[in-house]
Amino acid sequence: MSIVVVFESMFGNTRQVALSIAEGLAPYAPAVVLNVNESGARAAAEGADLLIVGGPTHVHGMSRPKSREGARDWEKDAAKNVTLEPLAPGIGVREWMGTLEKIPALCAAFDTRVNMARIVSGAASGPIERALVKHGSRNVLPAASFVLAKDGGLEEGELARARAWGASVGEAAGLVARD
Ligand SMILES: Cc1cc2nc3c(=O)[nH]c(=O)nc-3n(C[C@H](O)[C@H](O)[C@H](O)COP(=O)(O)O)c2cc1C
Repeated sequence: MSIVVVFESMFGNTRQVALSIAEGLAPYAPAVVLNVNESGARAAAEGADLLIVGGPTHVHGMSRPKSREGARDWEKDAAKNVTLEPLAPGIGVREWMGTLEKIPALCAAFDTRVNMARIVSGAASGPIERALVKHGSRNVLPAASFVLAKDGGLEEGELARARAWGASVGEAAGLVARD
């Protein structure tokens, strides 16, 4: 099975989660991990059997051009303690999913967000999942959120949870782990 993980990330947290998800999937099948702004992301996704898409939660949902501009301003604020990713801001998963001409049969969605009740924070993964399903894909597992600590990095244990979620996606897609 061909698996592609496409992520959007302003400050690197969602990138780290994407890489950990691929690590968790590795015993089941190798996964290609691509930033949404890499030129090969669309072709790779269109050729995959399973597409996993993740992004940061902005203003309770998927990012928009304005929220990504807002993220760029966070870098100027020393109190935020963030560094912009090399490919950010660029486009986000919202716009990118709209460019897909072919959708893989299977999908899963994830996001990063602040560590608050979901009703307060919102979560990008819900709308990501809905967009993929609307395009005709079938999600194999409920969407997952990975949360940030107060210092702006991921809470301890979230990358391990991302690896475990990656393995669960592999199993839910009907794959069997190799020894
Ligand atoms: C403009 C902006 C708006 C945000 N709005 C929300 C929000 O509504 N809910 C939330 O949980 N986090 C919000 N955040 C925090 C982001 O979710 C957080 O920066 C992101 O998960 C970090 O992932 P990244 O390092 O991959 O960009 C916001 C961040 C920015 C820059």
